[in-house]
Amino acid sequence: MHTAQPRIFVAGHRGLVGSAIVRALHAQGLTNIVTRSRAELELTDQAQVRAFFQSEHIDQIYLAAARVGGIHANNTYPAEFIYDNTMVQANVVHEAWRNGVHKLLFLGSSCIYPRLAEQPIREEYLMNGILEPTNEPYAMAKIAGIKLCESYNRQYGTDYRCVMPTNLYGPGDNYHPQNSHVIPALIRRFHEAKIVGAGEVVIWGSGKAMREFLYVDDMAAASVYVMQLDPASYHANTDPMHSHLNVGTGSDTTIGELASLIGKTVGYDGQIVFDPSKPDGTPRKLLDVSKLTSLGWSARMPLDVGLQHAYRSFLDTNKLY
Ligand SMILES: NC(=O)C1=CN([C@@H]2O[C@H](COP(=O)(O)OP(=O)(O)OC[C@H]3O[C@@H](n4cnc5c(N)ncnc54)[C@H](OP(=O)(O)O)[C@@H]3O)[C@@H](O)[C@H]2O)C=CC1
Ligand SMILES: C[C@H]1O[C@H](OP(=O)(O)OP(=O)(O)OC[C@H]2O[C@@H](n3cnc4c(=O)[nH]c(N)nc43)[C@H](O)[C@@H]2O)[C@@H](O)[C@@H](O)C1=O
Repeated sequence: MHTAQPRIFVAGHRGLVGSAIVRALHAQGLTNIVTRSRAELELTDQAQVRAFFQSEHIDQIYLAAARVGGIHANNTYPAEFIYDNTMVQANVVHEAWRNGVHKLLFLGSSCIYPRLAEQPIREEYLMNGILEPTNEPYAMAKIAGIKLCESYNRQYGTDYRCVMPTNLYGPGDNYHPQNSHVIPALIRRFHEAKIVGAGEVVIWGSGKAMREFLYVDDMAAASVYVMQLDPASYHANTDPMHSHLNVGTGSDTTIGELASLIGKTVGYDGQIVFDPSKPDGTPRKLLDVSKLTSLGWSARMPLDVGLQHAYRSFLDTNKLY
């Protein structure tokens, strides 16, 4: 029964974050959830998005649909990353407003911040320096997404909220050998090396870059928490021109340390070597999560335990055991 439950559209429900958000909503007993695969609803197509919102009464939207990928994918397909993400967010935000959807949660990314921002990075550091070249187009789209939400809130009185996730991982990740993020890429590479008995595993870059990693079910919990905050609490802790909230663990690690931890998790005992011909990207992007902490939410999953869950999920999904 869906009596008195808000009708919730989870855009991108088959992805890493979208699928975790559906799990988190179900765990709360919220079952009045609307989903559409990309084949059913192409979000870059304004006419399809308009028809969807005109035919479906929606109360809340989690916008977890986007063109997403790691450093190589961002660096290789910049036009797709800026076009797809700009179109998806513009269509969903505009048609949500046109059809009276009052609440929306937009997922941005930690890569919106300047390449050499002071660490840890506070929300107000947005746009006070040049961006990381390897993912600038994607970052520009995400910054526009924040400004879309803020502008509709200021002009039309909507309650569109923005969260900026750090690097994410966990069940439902993308394991593409080239286009994925570092954790799924290395889980797959270490696993395959273990199976064939390879003597070494190559890690991209110097291994000195630092990253913060948040388990996706923590990200989903944070997304639901922020969406369900009463407006006074959310808007009291953000200002109309910096209305986004960082979401992370507050701690980071070098890629070299991460590689060793993934090798140990997978049970690989060969050599780890680094390929400095591959880009490191941003040297470091540790988020300051004090605003969200003060609002009552903190991450729970430790990286070592989260990696064990992620590896198990990889084995289950790929039926590799
Ligand atoms: N993963 C990470 O480390 C991080 C992710 N984020 C953000 O979190 C959000 C979710 O990312 P994540 O779950 O990792 O991404 P995924 O690639 O795992 O999932 C994205 C989902 O969006 C759908 N989608 C993409 N483009 C379209 C489109 N044009 N029309 C309809 N559906 C579309 C995909 O459908 P299909 O599978 O059919 O293509 C997929 O289900 C994104 O906004 C991303 O920018 C932010 C920081 C870090
Ligand atoms: C998540 C967030 O941030 C993303 O940028 P990123 O953090 O640089 O993404 P990444 O996970 O691909 O790389 C992290 C680090 O890891 C190193 N690295 C080593 N070996 C592999 C490897 O085999 N694959 C990958 N992908 N990286 C590797 C890699 O060289 C880099 O130093 C954006 O694309 C964007 O998606 C965004 O929103």
